[in-house]
Amino acid sequence: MARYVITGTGTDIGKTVLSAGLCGFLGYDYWKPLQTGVAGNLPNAAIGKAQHPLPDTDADVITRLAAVRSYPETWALTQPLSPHRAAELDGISIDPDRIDPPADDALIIEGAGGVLAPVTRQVLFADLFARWQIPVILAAGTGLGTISYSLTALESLRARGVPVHGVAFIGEDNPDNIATIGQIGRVRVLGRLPILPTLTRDSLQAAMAQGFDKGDFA
Ligand SMILES: Nc1ncnc2c1ncn2[C@@H]1O[C@H](COP(=O)(O)OP(=O)(O)OP(=O)(O)O)[C@@H](O)[C@H]1O
Ligand SMILES: C[C@H](N)[C@H](N)CCCCCC(=O)O
Ligand SMILES: [Mg+2]
Repeated sequence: MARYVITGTGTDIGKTVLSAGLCGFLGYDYWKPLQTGVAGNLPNAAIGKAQHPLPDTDADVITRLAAVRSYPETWALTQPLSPHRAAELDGISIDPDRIDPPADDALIIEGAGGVLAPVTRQVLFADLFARWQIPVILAAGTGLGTISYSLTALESLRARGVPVHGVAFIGEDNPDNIATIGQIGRVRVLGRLPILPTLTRDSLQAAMAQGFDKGDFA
């Protein structure tokens, strides 16, 4: 059992779907400390729930795609923006010291956005990961551009002394891009999750079993 942080080369790369896959594959719990883009810290009445059905949080997606336990977000902010800005617009002051991983030794922790997304204007996610010293899995694409995105993310993490467990790829097969990132990045290639035409618990777990090896995780 272990704890892993899932970060990415950017937002929308597939961290949540990968997290759901890993939680189901390994039987781990899930935590998204900072969620933006949902009706969060404002009372639902203030939002007018009837007019604005709440969009899914990442934890909602995890529940749908993996039958695992999710811990509550430390902050759930209304605007679909970078946490530092979403917090300002909600009149919330994020205290990075309050973002403390649960004492659960079978846990997937998802960041927000990419490696250097701001938690506040002074603290980036990579700084938080450095405080935690929990091994990080980088979610990366497989297409054109992913080599630089991935090597840049790895360099940002290593410059802060963040332990890197490996890279998990999301996208269509691209053997040379994947091998090149592993070689130049001196990083473990954990596997690849293709883009699934239908995203269900079963289709996700079938893809995880095909694309990953449990032996690469504690
Ligand atoms: N392997 C996949 N197969 C099919 N759809 C996928 C896959 N991975 C991601 N998606 C879709 O791509 C979109 C972005 O994925 P996801 O929400 O996991 O990104 P993210 O990196 O977690 O984003 P955020 O930075 O907002 O947390 C979603 O609509 C998701 O359903
Ligand atoms: C709203 C989005 N889906 C994510 N939750 C947060 C993305 C943060 C991006 C920060 C940046 O511009 O790099
Ligand atoms: Mg996500």
